[in-house]
Amino acid sequence: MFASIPRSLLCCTNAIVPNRAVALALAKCPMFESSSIFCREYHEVTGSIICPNVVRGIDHMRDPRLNKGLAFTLEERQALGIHGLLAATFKTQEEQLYICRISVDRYEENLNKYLYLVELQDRNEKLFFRLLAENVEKYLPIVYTPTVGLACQRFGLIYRRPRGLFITINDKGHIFEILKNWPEPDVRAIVFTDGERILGLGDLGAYGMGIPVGKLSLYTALAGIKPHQCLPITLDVGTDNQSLLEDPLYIGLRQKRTRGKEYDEFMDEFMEACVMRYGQNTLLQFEDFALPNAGRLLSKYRNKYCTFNDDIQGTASVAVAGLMAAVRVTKRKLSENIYLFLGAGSAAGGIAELTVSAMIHEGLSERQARDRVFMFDINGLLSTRREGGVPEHAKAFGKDVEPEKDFEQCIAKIKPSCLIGCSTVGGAFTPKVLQQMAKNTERPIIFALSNPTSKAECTAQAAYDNTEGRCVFASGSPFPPVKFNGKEFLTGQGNNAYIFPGIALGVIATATHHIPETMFLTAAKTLADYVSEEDLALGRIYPSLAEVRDVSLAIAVNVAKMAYDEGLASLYPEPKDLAQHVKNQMYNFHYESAMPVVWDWKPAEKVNVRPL
Ligand SMILES: NC(=O)C1=CN([C@@H]2O[C@H](COP(=O)(O)OP(=O)(O)OC[C@H]3O[C@@H](n4cnc5c(N)ncnc54)[C@H](OP(=O)(O)O)[C@@H]3O)[C@@H](O)[C@H]2O)C=CC1
Ligand SMILES: CC(=O)C(=O)O
Ligand SMILES: [Mg+2]
Repeated sequence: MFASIPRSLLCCTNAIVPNRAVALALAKCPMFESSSIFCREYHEVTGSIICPNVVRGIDHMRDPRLNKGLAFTLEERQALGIHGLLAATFKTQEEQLYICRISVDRYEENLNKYLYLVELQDRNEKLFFRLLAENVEKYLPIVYTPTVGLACQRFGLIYRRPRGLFITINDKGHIFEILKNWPEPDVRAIVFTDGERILGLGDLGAYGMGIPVGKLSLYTALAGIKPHQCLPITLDVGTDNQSLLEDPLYIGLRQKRTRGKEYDEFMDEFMEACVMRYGQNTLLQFEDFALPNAGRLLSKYRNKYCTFNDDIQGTASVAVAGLMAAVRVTKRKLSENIYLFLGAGSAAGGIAELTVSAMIHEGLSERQARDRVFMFDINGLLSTRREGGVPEHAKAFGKDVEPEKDFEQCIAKIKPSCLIGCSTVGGAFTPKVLQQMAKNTERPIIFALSNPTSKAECTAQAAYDNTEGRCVFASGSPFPPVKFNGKEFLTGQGNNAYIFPGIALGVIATATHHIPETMFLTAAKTLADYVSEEDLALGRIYPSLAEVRDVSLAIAVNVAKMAYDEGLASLYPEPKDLAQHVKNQMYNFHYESAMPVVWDWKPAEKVNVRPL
């Protein structure tokens, strides 16, 4: 019935419509979503849709979705009954952004900057997201790695206004009821963690909540997914971190982690409850689960739910994109590299598998591709001859070679051309390791992907200094520009933030019900195509973060195409112009009028909305 509903109408609090039938239909239409206002009535006399719970007075200003601060016009102030509650000045959103930038800059400590931004999000959502979206390079390191890691470590101290849901093991049997307590009915994406492997910082239990909150703020800032469609969740099953159990500030369950059958039942119930509450297409993103659960749960749920594990698949995609772009510098195809991973966990496993797929695309057999990938974990090279053998999760990359426990020796023996760090061990790429990489090949690829910065296997500067400036470098957390031989280089951030927002937008926009591995290869190719000659000349194999929103949109459109090509989308009929359709779904960072809107209603030709 409604092919196109004007944006102004979607966002207004009152709307003038032609008749009751239209009003009722609109009230049920999920596209007609005004901030936190859901319940609507048609007013016969005025012909308007009245939102009985329209927030007026001071409560309108206290709602971060609706608040505009000094940007409320005089008319709005009068209509909303907030005249006099604000200083006399009127400011534009641009003027407010300027003040925000100055305010953040005044703080010297990054944690204080983080707190300012959290407070801004709680006060004025549009201002927060526009600030972040328009200044990604500047604020990504605050709301995301590395500062978010520090925020998680201090979560007990900085915990003020809760955001998201905490579901504990004690809620087993009642998870659906807890989900019902979340006030938003139209959730499309849930990012959740059980806090056991927060970045490279280990088990932070309920303090890990900073991660799903941070990831979801990137859903909106980098891909325009509407904030009310995003739900961060911490699954609190206890913690095995003794210092947290003894921390008087700790906010989670003060007990050891539940494992085994009870944990699995809890996870099963959680996944089912999400779908029961929000629908089969709800995107469920696993984040920062520890190795014993990450891969196992992905295999268990990937064909049953619309789900992915960002640490495995998102990371794989961004790393493979980097490898694809690096081909233009090294002049070696992916299938011509020898890969050595430091760390053989979730991230390493994911990257290795997707790299194998990419090498198969280049013409290698699976065996030939796997033979080019070596891994080294805490017990040394993954050799089938080593004591204890190769761990089950990395069996596919075990090699029938002499065991080797010395990493530097290993590099000299295997002579990798590409070294990928996913070990959580800061500084593990020592000068000797890097120098050996420079001996192995003319243009060695060095990825120090562990987060946060303190866990990076080496700094960007160390990589350049120890390879005579010949390396192709990327890191999970950002590094300042490198100075080498009087020239300045900007190295790229090999972080899944380039991938997961775009994948999520494409999936949500098409109501895709499953996310196949090939989508991550598509995303990788899309990202690699965005890397310009200028980027490469500057030293980076990723586009600048200033472009990440364009990248997310391009990934979303390609993912959406793939969803239709492979029969994974459940939004029908397929939109004629997919790119425009995806754009239409995106959040508007700019303020919109709170005044009633008169809608010039025309009957539509087609139904094009998700059924309730
Ligand atoms: N840049 C990005 O976008 C992303 C970065 N990451 C980062 O990658 C890191 C790893 O994450 P993830 O794979 O999920 O973690 P896992 O815990 O799954 O894997 C860590 C791996 O490192 C190994 N390891 C630990 N200590 C050593 C050591 N001293 N020497 C060699 N290997 C060691 C572990 O071996 P063992 O199991 O035997 O202890 C394990 O194989 C984290 O720091 C995370 O922040 C993760 C996702 C995305
Ligand atoms: C980036 C990310 O997902 C991680 O470090 O875990
Ligand atoms: Mg992660």
